[in-house]
Order: sequence, then C-alpha cells, then structure tokens
Amino acid sequence: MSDIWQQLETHRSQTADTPILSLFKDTSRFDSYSAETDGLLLDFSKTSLDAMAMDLLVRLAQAEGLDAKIAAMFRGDAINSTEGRAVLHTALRAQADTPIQVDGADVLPEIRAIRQQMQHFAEAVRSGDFAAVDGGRFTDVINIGIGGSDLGPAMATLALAPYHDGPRCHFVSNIDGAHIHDTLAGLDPQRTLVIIASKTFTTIETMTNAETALVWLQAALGDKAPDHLAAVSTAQDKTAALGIAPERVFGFENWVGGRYSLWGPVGLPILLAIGTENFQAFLRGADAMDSHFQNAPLHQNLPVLLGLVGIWHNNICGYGSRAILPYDQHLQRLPAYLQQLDMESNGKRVAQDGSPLPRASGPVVWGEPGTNGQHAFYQLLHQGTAVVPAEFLIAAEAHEPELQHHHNLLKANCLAQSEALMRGRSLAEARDVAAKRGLDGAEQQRMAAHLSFPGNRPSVTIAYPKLTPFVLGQIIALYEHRVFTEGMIWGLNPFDQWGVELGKELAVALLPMVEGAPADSKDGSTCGLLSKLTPRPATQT
Ligand SMILES: O=P(O)(O)OC[C@H]1O[C@](O)(CO)[C@@H](O)[C@@H]1O
Repeated sequence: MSDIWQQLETHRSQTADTPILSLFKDTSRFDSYSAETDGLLLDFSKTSLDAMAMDLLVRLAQAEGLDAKIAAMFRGDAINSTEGRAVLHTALRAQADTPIQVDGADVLPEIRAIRQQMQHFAEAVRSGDFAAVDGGRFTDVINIGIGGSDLGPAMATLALAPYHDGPRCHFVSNIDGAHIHDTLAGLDPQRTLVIIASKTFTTIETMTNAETALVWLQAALGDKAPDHLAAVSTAQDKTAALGIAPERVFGFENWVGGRYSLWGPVGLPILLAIGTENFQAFLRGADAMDSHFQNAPLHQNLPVLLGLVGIWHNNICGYGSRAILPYDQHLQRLPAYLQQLDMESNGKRVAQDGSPLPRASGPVVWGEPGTNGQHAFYQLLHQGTAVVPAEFLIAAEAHEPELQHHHNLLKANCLAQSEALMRGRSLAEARDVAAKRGLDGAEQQRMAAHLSFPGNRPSVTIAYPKLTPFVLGQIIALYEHRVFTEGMIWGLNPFDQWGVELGKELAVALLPMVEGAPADSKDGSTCGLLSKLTPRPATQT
C-alpha cells in the first residue's frame, strides 16, 4: 500500500509541470476521463490525472479492499466501529426486496411500514384530511432540527422547489433566538404544523427551539397545542413527554447516521412539500446510484472515481480544500449540506484502530452557486496562491423553458469557468491585452503580471439532464459514496462524530457562568470575554 502511495507521489513529481490542457492532445481524453450512469455524467478530464495515475489510484482502492468494504456496508455489518453500529442509510431507499439483516432480523419490513406511515400522514396534511385544531388546512410546516436533521431536508426542499405543491416549509435550526423569532413572526399558529426532528431528542438547540414553538402554539391553541406537533426521532420514549401522539412520531434506528438520514423520516418535510410520487422518485435515484456503486467496475464507478480524484488532489497534489459550485440556483444549499456530509464524516485524524493517520484526511469543503460565486471568490480561484479544485454541477435543461436565454448564459458561464481555470492566460497573452488597452513599455510589463492567469487549475463537472427528484437522489448518493470511498482509503471511520462533543460539554458548563456564576476555573481569555459579554465580577486563575 505504502508502495502505491510512493509511486503516486513519484509520478506526480515527474508530471507536475505538464499542463492539463496539453493532455487534450489525446482527442479521446474526454471519453476516457468521464463516466456516466443513468444520464448523470462525471467529467474529470480537466484534471492532471493520466493513465498511470488512474491505474495507481485504482490499485490503491483495490489494495484497501474497497469492493469488500462496499459489500460490508450494504450487507449491514457493524462498520461504524466506534459506535458499534451498522450503516444502512442505503436500506432506507432500497427498491429490491432482498432482506438486509441487522442482528439477524430483516430491517426492510420496518422501514417500509414507517415510510407508509409517513406517506399516509403527509398526504393527509396535503389534502387537508389531517386538519388543524380549527378544522382548517395546514398552510405552513416548520421543521425544527439541526445538522443532519435540518441540512438535508432544507437543501432538498429548495432543490425540488419546482415540484413543491404542498404546504410551505420553514426550517429553524440555530439556537440564536432570532431564528425561531423571525420564523414565527411571519406565521399563524392556527395554520402551522411543527415537526421536531432530532435523532437523539436531546440536542440542546432543537429542544430549546421546540419548547419556544410549543409556547407559541399554546398561546393560540391552549392544551390542544400538541395536536400541531409531529416528531422524527429514534428516541420515541422522549417524544411522548412533549405530548406528541404516537401516530405522529416517525422513528428510525441507530444504524442511520444524522447526516445520512434524509431518505427516511427526517425527509418528512420533503415528502410534505413534493408528495409521495416525487419522493419515491427521489429514493429511486439514490437506489440507482447505490446499484451502480456496488456493481460497476472501479474504473467506471462514478463515486469511486470522484473519490479517487479527491485523493489525488488532496494527498498527492496537496490541495487542502475543494469548492462545490452548483450552476443551479435550486442547489444553493448543496455546499452547506456537503460540508456536514464530508467534513463531519472525514474530518478525522486517527484510523479505525486509534493510530494517527499517516496522511491528510478530509479537505475543507465550501462553495456557493454560480454565477454568484464568480462575483465573490473566483478571483482567488483564478489568481490566488492556493489551488482549489472546483466541482461544477450543471443541468442540460432548466425548469423555466420561457427563460431559456438565462439557462444558456448559465451553461456558457459554467463551461467558461472550468476552461479559464485550466487554460489560464500566459504572460505573452496578457501583454497583448495590456497593449490593446494602450499601455506600453514598463507599464505593459507591470500590468501583464496582473492580467495573466496561471491556469492548470483542476476541476470536475457533474452534468445531468434536469434537476428532477430522481436526479437529486443520484447526486446526493454519489457524494455519500464518494465520502465513503475516500474515508475507506484513508482508513478512518466516516460514520462517527466525536469531534462535536467537547464544545457541547463546555457550553453546558459555561451557561451558569454566562448567567452570573463565578468563572474562576476558566482561562484569561474566556474570563475577559465573559465579563465583556455579561458584565460581572470574574476571577481569573
Ligand atoms: O438529530 P440530532 O440528534 O438532534 O443531532 C443533530 C446533529 O448533531 C450532530 O450530532 C452533531 O452535533 C450531528 O451529527 C447531527 O446531525
């Protein structure tokens, strides 16, 4: 294994000066360095990968036993070793009836029963059969949750806005009172259904926001307030304490991680927004990607290829972040969603056995939709000192046929950006530009340095026919399995998140100090900030 890493590094050092553009002398490069499944295309030809690098990367995946690890996940093995759990978000969208066993029992019947319960409830809310306390229809739904209990449904509900024919959906996540205050201010409690979504039902943000929402409902509905509540949780004992009727509690098991949970009950807002048929198409899209991930050979396997591109850029080229750039306004929350999916999964520094990782793991993930990002941070992408591999997403067809000109401009901009990143502009070309601006001599020379672009900056493009529910399912599953591929090659556990615990514990301990208790156990900075934020006598140790 270390031998393959070594060979990759040597190969990179020998080829680092080869311009990506020059690789297109091979006229079949686009065909050789792209792959497609069910109409979804991954183009990775605008990277420095060549045949030798691809061969080594595929061998690396094989040497890490990726095929066997994929099979173990889908089979329901307890691969989340630090929490002793299976990882079966894929079972939530499985279309086949092949049993999936956890602790000797097939989980599919339970998954399907709960999906039935969700669909029945969602359709009843959408039709008005499940009515508000006054007998009227629910016009608005607030989902209260955070992290995986917020980002997935919030992202997907926006992404599928053209299919939205159910009640309006609002998402409250932040503990900052401004979030729930501003959301409630625009709503009528008589017309509003509140979903409390928390896998554990202990998360302080969600529980605090839920209590505030309950008080708001009680002011209008009195003791009937719980009739406007539903819950999504694995902790069904705790939901009863809030008075939520069991038929409006949607459970799931601990083998679904929070950031992988939008395919089941956490996806209830999506189902309420777009209805059963569209939600099922969303699941089918993800299931189609699951089958592809399990069955396609590694060198034609989209999630594996996307993962290997990530390994190449991160570990071999040393690029420590990646930008997610959807040229699709409906995917405006995809970068935020992928931040949790990727960074909470692969932001680890030890291997499964606890030993330090020998090389860099998850990169920093960030981004914004195009073309907005072009007018914000693309300056750095093109001319900054850091190289940031870009990941573009673009649809062949938009949902606004009457605005075709907009979509043509969007596509032209997307293609222009990946071309500009790769091609750059040489000093000689920049001098010509300066000359055309009427500059000569030293001034032409000086400005050419500013007007030139280094180029040779890599990108991948994910192209799809149209952002339908099926395609959204494919895209999210593609990224889930990319994160898995990378995590397995790094040898870490992508399914735990111990790194979020310490801050939570310290916040609990700090609350009394924020409320005035002595802060004598704290460092000087914390004491100073406490007395600035909450004026009070604070003693420093
Ligand atoms: O659904 P819960 O249990 O409220 O957790 C919310 C989020 O908090 C985290 O545990 C991190 O703080 C995420 O992994 C999770 O998605």
